[in-house]
Amino acid sequence: MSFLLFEKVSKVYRNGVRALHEVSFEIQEGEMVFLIGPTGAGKTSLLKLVTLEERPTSGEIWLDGCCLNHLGDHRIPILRRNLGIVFQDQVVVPYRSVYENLIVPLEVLRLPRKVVYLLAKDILSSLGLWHKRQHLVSELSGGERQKLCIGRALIHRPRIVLADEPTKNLDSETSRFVLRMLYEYSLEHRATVLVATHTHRLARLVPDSRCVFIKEGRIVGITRNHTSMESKFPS
Ligand SMILES: Nc1ncnc2c1ncn2[C@@H]1O[C@H](COP(=O)(O)OP(=O)(O)OP(=O)(O)O)[C@@H](O)[C@H]1O
Repeated sequence: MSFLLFEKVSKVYRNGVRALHEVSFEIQEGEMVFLIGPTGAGKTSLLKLVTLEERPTSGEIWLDGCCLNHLGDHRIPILRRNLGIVFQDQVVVPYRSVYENLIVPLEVLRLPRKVVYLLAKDILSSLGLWHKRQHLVSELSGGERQKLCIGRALIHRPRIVLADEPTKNLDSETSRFVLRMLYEYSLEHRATVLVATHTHRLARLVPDSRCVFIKEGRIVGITRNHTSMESKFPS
């Protein structure tokens, strides 16, 4: 059974803009999929339908056997606990520390402090940011800040990760690092990862991932990448 399923989904905004036209595709559990298209193609609109920031005008969206169309607003916070979200307009609080920003998704889970500490240590160490845990976010470079956003999206071990241009404005080394992090998270936790991006370039680095091409709100092609992680991400 598909983990995420779009069935003839259309989205027309109040101003009349038709962002998505009868979009249909499916993603299996544990799969990494790139949604590739130019500016205005409808990528962010599609991701926002999964987070329920927006609702479809027609069609159905199913996540893990649950039809999101019928999910009441009161259940949205529960849905979001299973989502890791890396969005373009991501809010980090500049005058709070790296550690404080990182653990925000854990606050609602009311985990013991020791568990929070260990989860934070694990992820900040993987990101190479443990030594900066006490630094204010305003003291980080753009790349470090983006790594923090990735860490914050993964710290609560979500089953699905949605990333909108996660490598935007990053150099190629940091871009590879970020993609590798998402890929390894997906492998380790059997998480489903959906990455929206303008370019096919980075998608080709990730083995066994799929590319869904979108243009003017329509799916125009789906391909699979056959690459070896070792050849593309030398450690
Ligand atoms: N809240 C909104 N209200 C009205 N129109 C919107 C809204 N959000 C997006 N749109 C329009 O929907 C279309 C698709 O936009 P969307 O942001 O989904 O594209 P995108 O592929 O993510 O673009 P980019 O790569 O530039 O982020 C565009 O024409 C955009 O202007």
